[in-house]
Amino acid sequence: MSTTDSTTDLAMTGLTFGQRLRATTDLHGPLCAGIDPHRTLVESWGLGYDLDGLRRFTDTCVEAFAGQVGVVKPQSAFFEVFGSRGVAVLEEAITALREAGTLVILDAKRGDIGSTMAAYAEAYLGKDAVAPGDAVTVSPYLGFESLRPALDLAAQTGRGVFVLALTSNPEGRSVQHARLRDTSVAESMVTSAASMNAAAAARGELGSVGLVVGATVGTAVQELQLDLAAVNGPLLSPGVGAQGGTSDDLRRVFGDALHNVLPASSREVLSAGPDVTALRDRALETSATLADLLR
Ligand SMILES: O=C(O)c1cc(=O)[nH]c(=O)n1[C@@H]1O[C@H](COP(=O)(O)O)[C@@H](O)[C@H]1O
Repeated sequence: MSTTDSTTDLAMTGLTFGQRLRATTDLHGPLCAGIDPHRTLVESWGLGYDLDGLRRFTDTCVEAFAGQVGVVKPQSAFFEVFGSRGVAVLEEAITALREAGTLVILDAKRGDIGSTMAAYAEAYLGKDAVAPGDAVTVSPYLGFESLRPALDLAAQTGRGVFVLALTSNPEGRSVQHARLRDTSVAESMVTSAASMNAAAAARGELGSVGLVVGATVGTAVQELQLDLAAVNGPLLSPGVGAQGGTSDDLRRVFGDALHNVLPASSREVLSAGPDVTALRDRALETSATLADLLR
C-alpha cells in the first residue's frame, strides 16, 4: 500500500481528527504548508492576479503537496477575493488534497454568536458540507462558548477546530494578554481546550481541539504561565519563515509541548514555486527539518 493509500484509509475509518493528525504527521512530518495566493506571490510566479492565475497557482500547490505533505492549510481570504468562482477553486483544492490523503485545515477564522456559529459549523464541519476540510480555524473573541456549535459538530463528524490563543501578530497581545482577575485571556483558551480534550487525554490520544500559538510570540507562554502540554491537542504555530519565526523559536515557545506542535509556513514554502518539484522539495525539506526538531 502506498503512503497515499494509507492516509486516505485513515480519513475513512471513523477516527478522530486528533488520531488522524497524529498518524499523518508521524508519516509525513509535522509541516502544515499554507496555500496563500497573495497578489505578490501569484505575480512572482509569472501569473496574472486574476481567476485564471488563482486557479493555476492553486493547482500547482495541489500537485506539489497532495499525498506528499501531511497537512495543508489554504487561507480562505485569498480565494474569497475572487468571489464565488474563487471559492470554487478553494473547494476543488480541498477535495483534491483530501482525496490524496492530505489533511486540510481551512483557515477561515470564523467566530460569531452561537446561532450564527451553528451555520458556520454546518458550512465547514457538517456531514453535508460542500467541501469540508479536516479542521477549521475559529476565533473565540465572542467567548469560547460561542464556538460550541463548531466544537460539537466537529466531534460528531470526526473533524477538528483550531482556536486562536496567542496569535503571531504583535497586535494580538492587547487582547490575548489581558487578564480577567487572575487569568489571562490566552490562559482561559488553554483551560477550555484542555477540558474539551480531556476524554482523549484519558485514552492516551491527541485531542481534536487545537490552539493557535504563533512561533513569533517570544516569551509570552512563559510570562502568562501557559501549560500548553496540558492542552493535549494540536498546537498550530504559524509565523515560521516569512514572519521571522525559526526552529529555535519553536523550541523556546513550546518547551515540553513541542511534540504536539504543527508548524505552519506559507510564503517561505510558496516562494520556491512555480516549479512543482522545487515547491514540493521545499515543503519536504522543511518538514524533515522540523521533524528532527520536534522529535
Ligand atoms: O490561523 C492561522 O493560521 C494564523 C494565525 C496566526 O496567529 N497568524 C497567522 O499568520 N496565521 C495564518 O498563517 C498564515 C501565515 O502565512 P506566512 O506568514 O506567509 O507563513 C496566514 O495564512 C495567516 O493568516
